[in-house]
Amino acid sequence: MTNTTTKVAVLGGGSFGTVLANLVAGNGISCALWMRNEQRAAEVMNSRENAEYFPGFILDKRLNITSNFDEAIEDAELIIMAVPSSAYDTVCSQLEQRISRNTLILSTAKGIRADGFRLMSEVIQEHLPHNPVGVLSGPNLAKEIADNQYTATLVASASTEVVEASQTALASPTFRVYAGDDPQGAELAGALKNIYAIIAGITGSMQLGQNTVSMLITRSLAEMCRLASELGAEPMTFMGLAGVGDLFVTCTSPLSRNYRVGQALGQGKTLEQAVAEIGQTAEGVATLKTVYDKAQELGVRMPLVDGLYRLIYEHVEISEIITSLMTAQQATDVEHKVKGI
Ligand SMILES: NC(=O)C1=CN([C@@H]2O[C@H](COP(=O)(O)OP(=O)(O)OC[C@H]3O[C@@H](n4cnc5c(N)ncnc54)[C@H](O)[C@@H]3O)[C@@H](O)[C@H]2O)C=CC1
Ligand SMILES: O=C(CO)COP(=O)(O)O
Repeated sequence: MTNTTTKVAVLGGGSFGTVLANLVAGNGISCALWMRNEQRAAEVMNSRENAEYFPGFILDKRLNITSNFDEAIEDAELIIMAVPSSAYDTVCSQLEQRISRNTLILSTAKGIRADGFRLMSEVIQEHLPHNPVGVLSGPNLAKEIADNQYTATLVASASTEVVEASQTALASPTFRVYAGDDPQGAELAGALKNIYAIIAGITGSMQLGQNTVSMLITRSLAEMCRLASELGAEPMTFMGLAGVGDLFVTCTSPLSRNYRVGQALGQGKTLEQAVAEIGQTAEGVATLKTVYDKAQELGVRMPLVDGLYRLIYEHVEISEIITSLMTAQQATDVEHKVKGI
């Protein structure tokens, strides 16, 4: 896609899809936002407001909102996937036989499919093996993007076409799009940080100090890097926007749904109550179990993941988990250090 870009389709009309589609339309590029619910799509199209997610946020008048899948993707040069990871198989299979091999795909979901530990780009490639794919990941709270807060993101892909098309479609004076070449690292970082955001929400509800928050973020980063480097990703990706950038924002902001799940857990609510209360996607809940199982399988040390797993699934007291995190045998050799940082 060049500056003569003709059309972009955004699939998924929740919080992230809505703000991304609005950015594209704001750049004067023809954009269709696909929502599966016909009545909702019509309401948003008529009112120019996605009131369920962003009451008062008026959408660009050029944005087309439709529940007609074929209409949305027709002639799109770039398709932006903005449904939760649990919906990727369904939506990708809808794209099969409907798009050309040249259509570029950008994945934005921050999850991992439990079956086979599949990253979202892998799910896309299974359904659409010939299409160039990229991933977008970074500190991107949708509400802040809607509010035009200065924001940066990373688009990582083996395809320069996908990177350039995404930059053309999304970059604006308030939204900066960096290029990366480690999609696996960017995707892993985006998915893993959600687990630590839940833990940060729990500690937030306990009103612990800034030393504690800082320790949590740093230890989280080390764990993420350990698993990712074991899986073949580049540890330095975790020093950038998709790693420490996104980890910081979701571990410190109640705008993060994963953080809010943690806050609710910290207030003594059950996981089911916490998820129901948020009412939106919190990928970290499913990712926790997927990552816990993978770490066990690979023998990767992830004490924070273990701790959250024990809290949620084995109902171990939080005080006991904190004690074990603070008093575990200290490594004195370099074996436990993360390669590359
Ligand atoms: N909201 C945010 O700030 C950010 C979200 N993300 C990621 O974006 C992905 C999407 O999340 P959000 O938009 O935030 O979630 P959301 O909960 O706000 O919206 C999800 C939307 O997807 C729709 N959906 C679910 N299953 C579907 C299906 N089978 N077919 C069509 N539509 C379906 C829902 O109806 C809903 O409108 C997640 O993986 C999230 O981690 C990434 C960066 C920022
Ligand atoms: O990924 C996000 C910000 O970068 C959004 O986080 P939540 O999914 O926890 O709201």
